Amino acid sequence: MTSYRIGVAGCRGRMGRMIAQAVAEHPEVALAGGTEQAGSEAVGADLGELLGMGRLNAPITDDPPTLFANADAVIDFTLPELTARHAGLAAQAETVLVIGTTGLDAEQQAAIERAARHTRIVQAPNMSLGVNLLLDLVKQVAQALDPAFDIEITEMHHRHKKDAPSGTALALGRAAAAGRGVDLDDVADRGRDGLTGPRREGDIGFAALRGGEVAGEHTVCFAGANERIELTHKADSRGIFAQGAITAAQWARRQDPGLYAMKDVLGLG
Ligand SMILES: NC(=O)C1=CN([C@@H]2O[C@H](COP(=O)(O)OP(=O)(O)OC[C@H]3O[C@@H](n4cnc5c(N)ncnc54)[C@H](OP(=O)(O)O)[C@@H]3O)[C@@H](O)[C@H]2O)C=CC1
Ligand SMILES: O=C(O)C1=N[C@H](C(=O)O)C[C@H](O)C1
Repeated sequence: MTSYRIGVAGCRGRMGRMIAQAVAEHPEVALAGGTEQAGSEAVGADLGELLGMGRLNAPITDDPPTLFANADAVIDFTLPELTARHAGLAAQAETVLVIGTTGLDAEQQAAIERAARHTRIVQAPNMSLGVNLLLDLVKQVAQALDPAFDIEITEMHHRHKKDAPSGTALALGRAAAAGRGVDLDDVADRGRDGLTGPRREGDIGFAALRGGEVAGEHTVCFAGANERIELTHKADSRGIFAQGAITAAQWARRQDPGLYAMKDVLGLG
């Protein structure tokens, strides 16, 4: 079989660099190249050389259509507006797209759903096995407990993170809301400040901490009158997200066009 060529959008980002390295070291896939912003000094260089791994015939371009034409799959952990554009390119080129970018608005999400009619897209706010297991556990616990248990979701990330609450926190909130048979949009409390009054029964609260270089920590707390259940996931390294993204790209190769989640990739039902 010819090698499966994976390109990396935003290949010099925190995740982009880690994914490119993981692809280059992976025995079953090859690095197709990457994109960077126009004006970046990396444009025109070889991504393998940039990673200190020698020349890999993996050019860095500022022209995303070139990357999509040269790759079987593209992994995209960048910015919402860029990801929405990449989805259109993936649809045109029928390239597999793996989306890790968080913070998309409704219009950007709709662009991804349109593109998935023409190609295979895996989208997940968190590519780790642990968080994807946790989503189901949270749903089960929320289903088992009555709304007298208050649900609060806290997350901590590195100081550079741009969106809040994290995509994972929102997914955990959606899982808890689904367990309770409600819509998250109707019950989400995304930030308290000042004289907010008592907590509204049934709300799902969010709090985002930012600092240092924390890779990602999430806790869902179910707080009753005299007891609390806390479900926590801690990412010790971004490597878990990179490995998950590569697994998703390989899995999507064998699928029909459509929009898939990490639970599909991991066979979690
Ligand atoms: N699903 C998951 O498992 C995970 C998701 N994420 C998400 O991934 C996203 C990225 O996170 P992170 O890597 O920390 O962020 P970074 O800011 O480090 O990476 C984004 C990269 O995109 C580059 N970029 C910006 N504009 C362009 C452009 N026009 N063309 C090509 N590249 C461009 C940036 O370049 P420059 O620096 O020059 O602007 C940067 O290198 C976030 O949404 C985050 O929440 C993160 C971890 C795990
Ligand atoms: O920006 C990050 O770093 C992360 N973002 C994702 C999110 O928003 O949920 C996943 C992970 O927690 C790291």
